[in-house]
Amino acid sequence: MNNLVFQKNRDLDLIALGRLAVDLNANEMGPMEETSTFSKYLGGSPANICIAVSRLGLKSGFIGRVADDQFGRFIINYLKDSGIDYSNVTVDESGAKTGLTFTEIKSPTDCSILMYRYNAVDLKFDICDVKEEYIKRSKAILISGTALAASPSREAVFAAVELARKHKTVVFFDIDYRPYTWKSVEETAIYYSLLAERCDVIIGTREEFDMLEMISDPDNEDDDVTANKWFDYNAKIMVIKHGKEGSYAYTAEGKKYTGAVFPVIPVKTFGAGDSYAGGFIYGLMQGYDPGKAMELGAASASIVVSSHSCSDAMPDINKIHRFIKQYDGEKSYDVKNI
Ligand SMILES: Nc1ncnc2c1ncn2[C@@H]1O[C@H](COP(=O)(O)OP(=O)(O)OP(=O)(O)O)[C@@H](O)[C@H]1O
Ligand SMILES: O=C(O)C[C@@H](O)[C@H](O)C(=O)CO
Repeated sequence: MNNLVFQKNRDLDLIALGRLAVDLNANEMGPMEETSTFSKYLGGSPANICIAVSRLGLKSGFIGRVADDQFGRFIINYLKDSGIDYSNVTVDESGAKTGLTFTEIKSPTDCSILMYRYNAVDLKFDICDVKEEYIKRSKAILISGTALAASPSREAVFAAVELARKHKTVVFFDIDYRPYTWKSVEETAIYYSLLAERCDVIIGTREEFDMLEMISDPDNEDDDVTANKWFDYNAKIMVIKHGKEGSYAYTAEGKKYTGAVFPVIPVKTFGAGDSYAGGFIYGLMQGYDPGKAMELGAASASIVVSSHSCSDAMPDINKIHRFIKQYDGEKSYDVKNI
């Protein structure tokens, strides 16, 4: 059990908002100056998470914009083929372009991403694209932080969150800090904090929370302090991720969970956060406690970092259970009152 209340009689489980993009992952290992071919996958952190929960069996939708070009059509077709409702994905006519993420795999543990986001179409979705009738159809919405980086996307996100709260739709906030999209870290901290105050579940790395708290509590690096700060607002569950060291989840009722980790030899390091979020959200929406949900997230992350792609590699629930079984069955996760 967990402390989230998902409304019944909703035909969608999760609506994700914001970035629909394209990943172009290098096929050769080494510096991108020397690689020559790339594999194309659906990309964009909220899109990856939406794919993840859909592949796990949740009914999902998306609010966002795509470019009126081949990449836009690729994205729409991918959502359609994945069974994701795309009725609220708008084809933008402004000439804005699909965000591209080129990924460099110098070694399995030394990877970096190069983002082309000039005039990115995902930041063009606006308040008119956010329909109250659509939001009220869903048990939860997912906000990915980069959507706060510029207007009109920024205002659209705040409008969606207000409509979600009005209809008791749970709000998940995956911080997903991507520096190249923002003017300054101070601006980021302000908008992320304003949003975090309104969300039910906040997921981020230690570094992302450090950035988020840089104005209000610049010296804090303590996870327990961070978690308790947001329970003073609307948060019910907080998750703080620490890479392959694992993660911690906290509940407003004072429980702290130490997440399982499934060590693997990675193909590439990125994609862990989106796959972890997908498994975690799925677990909470099944009614599991945060520890069990974290286990699904961690297993999903290990599977995805062992793969070349992010979206394509998102596992179904059977694959996750088979994977966990390799590690001598259910991983125990530590839980204690703090
Ligand atoms: N190399 C790894 N091996 C096994 N599990 C991992 C690895 N990296 C991450 N994980 C799992 O995935 C979770 C999320 O990863 P991380 O903390 O790196 O988030 P992130 O920085 O948002 O990910 P990303 O690199 O995709 O942006 C971790 O808490 C851990 O459970
Ligand atoms: O969020 C992005 O635009 C990049 C992702 O699509 C990419 O798969 C990644 O970096 C996941 O962590």
